[in-house]
Amino acid sequence: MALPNRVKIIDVGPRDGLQNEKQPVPAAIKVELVHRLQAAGLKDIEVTSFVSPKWVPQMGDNAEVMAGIQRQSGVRYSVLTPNMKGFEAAVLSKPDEIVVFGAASEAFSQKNINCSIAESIERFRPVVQAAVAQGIAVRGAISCAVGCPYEGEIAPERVELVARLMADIGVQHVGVADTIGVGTPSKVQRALEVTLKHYDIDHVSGHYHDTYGMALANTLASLEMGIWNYDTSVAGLGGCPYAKGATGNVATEDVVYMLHGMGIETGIDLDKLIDAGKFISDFLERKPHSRAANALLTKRAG
Ligand SMILES: CC(C)(COP(=O)([O-])OP(=O)([O-])OC[C@H]1O[C@@H](n2cnc3c(N)ncnc32)[C@H](O)[C@@H]1OP(=O)([O-])[O-])[C@@H](O)C(=O)NCCC(=O)NCCSC(=O)C[C@@](C)(O)CC(=O)[O-]
Repeated sequence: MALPNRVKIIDVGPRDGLQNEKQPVPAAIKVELVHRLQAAGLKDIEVTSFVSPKWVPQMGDNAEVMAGIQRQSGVRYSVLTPNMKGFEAAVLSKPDEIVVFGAASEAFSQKNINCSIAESIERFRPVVQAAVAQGIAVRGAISCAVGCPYEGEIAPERVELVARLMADIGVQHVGVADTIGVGTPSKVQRALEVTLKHYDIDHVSGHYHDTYGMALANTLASLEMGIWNYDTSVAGLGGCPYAKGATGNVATEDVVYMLHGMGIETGIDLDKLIDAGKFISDFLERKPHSRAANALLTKRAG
């Protein structure tokens, strides 16, 4: 299949990236990060999650962060909503899109959202209905689509089941997530193939963590299948609180560098993106987890 000539990137750094940080990150810093991402040309930003602050304290300032953003027209701001309680709180912040997040692994579903896969679908059903009724877009995430920290390798049939269940309840778009970054290109392609039985190619995205350094290879393998939507995280921020040892998503800077080098449009200004990554990395007192950003920052410094 021909490679797509443009790619849509959702930067999940403010949510997926920061949710696992031990040190509290003030709402003002999160807002500034969102502002810098939109200034860099990001049109899709996953801002925060409306989950229990007892489970994920870092996201406890969700409403404050949403309220602090000076919204730009044409930018879609998304938030995670695991249940109706989260949806009802989120809707007050007027998100453009909500994300329900399930898993292809029973054990991960229990650890992450405290219910089975079947129960999670029943929790999502009214959330999806309410969102659609209010004109809010609905995305779903299928965690552990390749491997699980508790169950090991995950069969593609498990991914297909969750994709089918999500399609049945009206989730409009799904992300195939390699939560712990164990995937290799052919395994990721198998997870995408089964998802594509239930969603068309415009409504499937890749969400790859880089724990084993495979995320760019997995992105390329997905591009070769025509997948043109990706979740990435500025400065490679992140990890999941319920996937110990997993690192962040593939760095947005690395993906943009690769895509632009291949002549694929993203609409993103790489220099401004690098500035956004440097901003949050400086706050966290570390270097960006992006090879491209560090190389270009070194070059800039002369
Ligand atoms: C899902 C729940 C809430 C279920 O948690 P639960 O304990 O089963 O919920 P419950 O309905 O039994 O309620 C228990 C308490 O939580 C409260 N509660 C209930 N719901 C909410 C809510 N929405 N917001 C705020 N509070 C809530 C509720 O009000 C009650 O409060 P209490 O009476 O004890 O004071 C919990 O398990 C949770 O918050 N888990 C955190 C999940 C999470 O954020 N994980 C990380 C994001 S997923 C991810 O990173 C993966 C992804 C998407 O990036 C893709 C990938 O890479 O895999």
